[in-house]
Formats: sequence, C-alpha cells, structure tokens
Amino acid sequence: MVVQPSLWKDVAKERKLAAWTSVRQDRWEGELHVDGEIPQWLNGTYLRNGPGLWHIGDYNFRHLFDGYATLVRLHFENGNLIMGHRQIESDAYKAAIKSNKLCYREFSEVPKHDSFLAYIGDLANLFSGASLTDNANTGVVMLGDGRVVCLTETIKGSIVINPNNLETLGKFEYSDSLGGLVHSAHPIVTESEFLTLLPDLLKPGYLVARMEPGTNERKVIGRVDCRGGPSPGWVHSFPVTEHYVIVPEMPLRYCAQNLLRAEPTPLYKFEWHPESKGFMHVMCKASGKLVASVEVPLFVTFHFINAYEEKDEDGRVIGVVADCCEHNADTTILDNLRLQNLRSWSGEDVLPDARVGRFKIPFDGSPNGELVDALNPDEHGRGMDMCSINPAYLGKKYRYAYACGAQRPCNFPNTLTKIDLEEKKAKNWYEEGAVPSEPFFVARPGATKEDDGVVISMVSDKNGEGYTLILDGSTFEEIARAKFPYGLPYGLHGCWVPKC
Ligand SMILES: CC(=O)/C=C/C=C(C)/C=C/C1=C(C)CCCC1(C)C
Ligand SMILES: CC(/C=C/C=O)=C\C=C\C=O
Ligand SMILES: [Fe+2]
Repeated sequence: MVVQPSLWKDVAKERKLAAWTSVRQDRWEGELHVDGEIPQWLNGTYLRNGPGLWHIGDYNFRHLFDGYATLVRLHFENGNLIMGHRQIESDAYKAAIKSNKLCYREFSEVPKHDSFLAYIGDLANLFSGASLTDNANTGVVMLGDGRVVCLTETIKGSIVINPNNLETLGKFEYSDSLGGLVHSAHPIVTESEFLTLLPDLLKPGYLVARMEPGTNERKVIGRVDCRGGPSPGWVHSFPVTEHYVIVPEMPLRYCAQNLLRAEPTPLYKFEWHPESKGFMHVMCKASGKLVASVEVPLFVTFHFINAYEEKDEDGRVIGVVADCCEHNADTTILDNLRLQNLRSWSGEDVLPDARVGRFKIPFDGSPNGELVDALNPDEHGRGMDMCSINPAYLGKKYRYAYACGAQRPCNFPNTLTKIDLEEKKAKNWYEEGAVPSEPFFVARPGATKEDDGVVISMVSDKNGEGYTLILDGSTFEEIARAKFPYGLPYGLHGCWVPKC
C-alpha cells in the first residue's frame, strides 16, 4: 500500500510497536503456526540476542543499548518451528531484579549514589571493572567447539548459554592474562578460530587476539598503535580477509571524562574528534606485522559487512577492500537510538542517511585510503545497518549483503534489503508501519550459489504484534511467516546453530 505523505502522521500515531516495549520473560517456549513453507533442509536453531527489558520497577532506561539481554530462539525441524524466549541471567540483571534498582554501569545508565563516599567507591570500581555491566545484550556466537556465548562490549559480559533451552550456564572466563575491560562486541568466529580486538585505553592502541576452539585463552597476534588521539576509536566490529585482520581507527573515540559522568552526553562514553582523523590498519594474521596503515576520510560505523583481498594479474595482493554500514561520518545516529526517540515517532523523516561505505586500502605504501559508496544509497532508501552475509564468503570476494534499509519517512531502518554489490542494485522488502530485525542469511547445505539459502528476520508489526519472516535468499520473496504469541522487543544480532 502506498501512503499519501499527508497521512504519515496518522500512520505514526496509530502505530504500536512491540519493538521498543519492555518485556520480561523468565521463560516461554511453544510451537508456532507456520504460513507458507519452511524448506525441509532448514534444520537447526536461529538464536537472536538483544536488549529487551528497559526498565527496573518504574525507572525507565534511556537508550536502546541499556536493556537487559533477551534471547529468542527459533528451532526449525522438518518444516516445523518452535520458539523460545528468555532473559539472560547476568549478574547485572539478577542484581536489578533482587534490589529493584540499577546496580551496574550500562551503556548510558549509571547507578545513583546515596553519598559522596559511595560515588568515590564507584569510581574505583569503574577502573577495576567491578561496576561495569556484564549484561551480554549485543550478540550471540557459536564457537568452533560448540559452546554458545552471548557478548557485549565489556569483556566480563561474555556469558555461556544452552542453545536448547536458553538457560544461562555461567560466565565465559578468559583464562589468559590480557586484562582490559572492553573488547569488540563482534568477534570474528569461524570453526577454527575466534578473533577479537581489545582497545587499549591507557596507551592508545588495539590488541589483536586469537582464541582456539576448546580453549578459553586468547593469544595476542599483534598490536596497533593509534595514529590519532587522545584515545582509541570505538571498535564495535572489525573485518577480516583471508590473511589479514583490519583494525579500524574511528574518529569517534572512547572518552575517559564521559566514562566518569553520571549523566549521559549525546555521544555517551565517546567523543567525536575529527581533528584526530580516521585510519585503517591492516595486520597480517600469521605474523602480527602491519602491512598497511592509511588515513581515510572521516567515518562512523557500528558494523563492518565483509572484506577481501585484491590481487594483481600475478596473484600478488595489492590491497584490501572493506565494506561497512557507514553513517556519513555523522554521529547523531547514536543519540537517535534513544528509546524516547524510537517510541515517539511523529511521522517525520528523522533517520540520518547511511550507505554501504567501501574502504579501499592500497598496499603500495600510499598514505591514504579511499572511502566510496559501494552503490547508490537511494537503492536502499539511505538507511543501512544490521547486516549479514553468506558466512562461506567471510573474508573473500562476495556479491551479496543483507541488511536493514529505509522506506522514508522513518525514524529507524524499516526495510529488509538485499544488496547486490556487483550490479549495484538492491531489492527491498517492506511492510507499512513495521520494523524488521537484522536479516540473517542461512545457506542451504550443499549450495554452490552465494545467495542459495534463506534470510530470517523477526518483525514488529504496526499493531503491536510480531512474526518471523523467512525470505528466499535468491529471489528475496517471502516463503513463510509464523506469528509470535505476543509482540517481541527489538533484537540485535543472531547466529545459526546447525542440527548436529
Ligand atoms: C548493545 C550494544 O550494541 C552495545 C552495548 C554497549 C555497552 C553495554 C557498552 C558499555 C560500556 C560501558 C558500560 C563502560 C565502558 C564503555 C562501554 C564499552 C561503552
Ligand atoms: C540498530 C543500530 C543502528 C541502526 C541505524 O540505522 C545499531 C545497532 C548497533 C549494535 O549492535
Ligand atoms: Fe552490533
């Protein structure tokens, strides 16, 4: 249906999204009725994590990223679908439930202090990490050894769960002595390794570390010193190629003063330092040596999509290409994700523009890299975030990415978009008034084509209800949907646990 621009205000007024509504679910499990056909080959479990509980008692959290971690499980077996929904029992969540107040520092929320002495104690606890949250609300990964770990930006917020019943099993304790308080919320996880970045806030730089399946020990591959200052850039995610780890140094940098503040600033724990510039560093995975370090145009990104190596006719690597969901070097997206903003949409077109930003990083010693549009952003409505690819193409030349785009006016990405990076075209799925979550690609076993598989998303519809949507990866047409028993809060990132 096409809505007249003058009617958008009515559409916005009538919309009741479950996406931004807190739900506390100690445990729900049940079978869903499926409309359409779930392919018989789709056997396994899609797990999705995200912040779904944004209040304690009558105190409401401010930011999307503050909410307590909520897992949703979609178990596919022979065309049938069973759903599960459960909170992660982090120390932060348990303490809040027990004492009916915030006890740990979340993304924007800081516990209130009864006295000056308590405030000083809390500052000490900030430096030791004791007051930081372990609310693992960002993503979930399956390690090569089968353990399933939920993650956030604090290292202590690494929590092992049981993918079959969503039970919290306990902390993932790193057995090394790397220390540090924060890491990239998105490690690169394959059957053979777990790669992570640890920003060093004291001596600005990043450690690149690797962990083998079956162990809890991260080993340092190498270190990158920051070229700008005064602190490392925020590193929510990073890309890899077959032989290199790419370390982004974003001009949106961690900020010690903002870490200490009780009230959030528009950039939360970060600060925008355009004068410090942006850089991309490329480290050889085998040797830990830097093979390139270039200045790039200013950029703002949460999520890298993929990266790959470019070769000359003799097969020598001449550079790397790295793609990300890039917010046109505009940091306002971070504050746009305040719950009040998300909940009070009046029909105005307030989602800042974003694009698939493509970094080109040469290996010939040039001081600069490029950042260009990978395709015309109008193809996906100038909204772009929450991406996935076929995991078989991780680090390799690839053609397709799946993400959330925009059908304007909107205040949040509201389409699913299949990006064809070769044809520079996008195919979009949209339902009026609805908000879909990250489209997650699952390849058909035995597939030889990159887009042979399905794309799973969970949609909040305009009536406060929701459903899971299964699109064909190739045609991007709906093949099945299944209504949830109640509307689910928005979720961030997921993983696929194949049936063993
Ligand atoms: C949900 C999401 O994508 C990001 C969550 C980020 C969090 C919880 C960040 C927390 C932090 C602190 C509690 C203090 C230190 C800085 C920072 C990593 C931002
Ligand atoms: C939901 C989001 C950005 C949307 C912007 O268009 C970012 C989430 C980041 C954390 O995982
Ligand atoms: Fe993320």
